[in-house]
Amino acid sequence: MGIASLPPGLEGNFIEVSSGGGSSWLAFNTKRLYTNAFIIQDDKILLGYKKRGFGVHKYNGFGGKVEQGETAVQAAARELQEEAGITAPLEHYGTFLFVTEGGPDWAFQIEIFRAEEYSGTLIETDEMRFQWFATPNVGVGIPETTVVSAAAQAVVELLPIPFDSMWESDRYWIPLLLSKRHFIGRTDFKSVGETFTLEKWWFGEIGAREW
Ligand SMILES: Nc1ncnc2c1[nH]c(=O)n2[C@H]1C[C@H](O)[C@@H](COP(=O)(O)OP(=O)(O)OP(=O)(O)O)O1
Repeated sequence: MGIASLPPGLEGNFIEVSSGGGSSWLAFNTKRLYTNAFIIQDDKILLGYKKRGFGVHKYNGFGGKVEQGETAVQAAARELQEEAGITAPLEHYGTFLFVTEGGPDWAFQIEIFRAEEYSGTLIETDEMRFQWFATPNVGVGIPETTVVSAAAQAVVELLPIPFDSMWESDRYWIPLLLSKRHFIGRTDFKSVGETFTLEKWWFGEIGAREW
């Protein structure tokens, strides 16, 4: 792996950490901004089970569209409050494009945030049911190595991150987020109704970009 030519829609100086899938990227017209925020503490991560809407029945971070007049971090904070009832000192760690065949002709540009602390009391909302999961000792880009540490199992008895019930590409970038590595990426999916299949992906970490 090394400095690589980036997929269309990405810019900067990044080192490839994971890629795969078919030979060509999907075309898209424009990008729309979304956010996704995670609370990560010691050996655990906070996820939400999506009860309705886009991505229903998947576990994910808390987030949604960036509304007009908002910055991405403001939108991330608002969505975290709306969907989980908490506030947190969010820090930006990644950006990836999500493009779908059979979906809109624009790309979701998803800005990823994390925080280690939060204020307030977690609540279940109409949209999300929160749940803590044990963070694994992961090898970046190698999902099979997701082994939960003995400490995490013994102390908190949490389930491991449910990658099989998340967006298929999450297993390639969540390990980067857990280990505080700034990243960028692109994921192209095929969609048929509410079923999404990962067709092609690329993730890289920071080479020489200011964050
Ligand atoms: N591929 C992939 N991986 C990880 N996360 C996501 C995707 N695709 C996605 O859309 N997402 C994330 C990005 C956002 O956090 C949500 C989608 O936002 P949505 O819930 O539709 O936006 P809201 O503004 O909350 O929607 P409404 O409440 O207005 O319906 O999924």
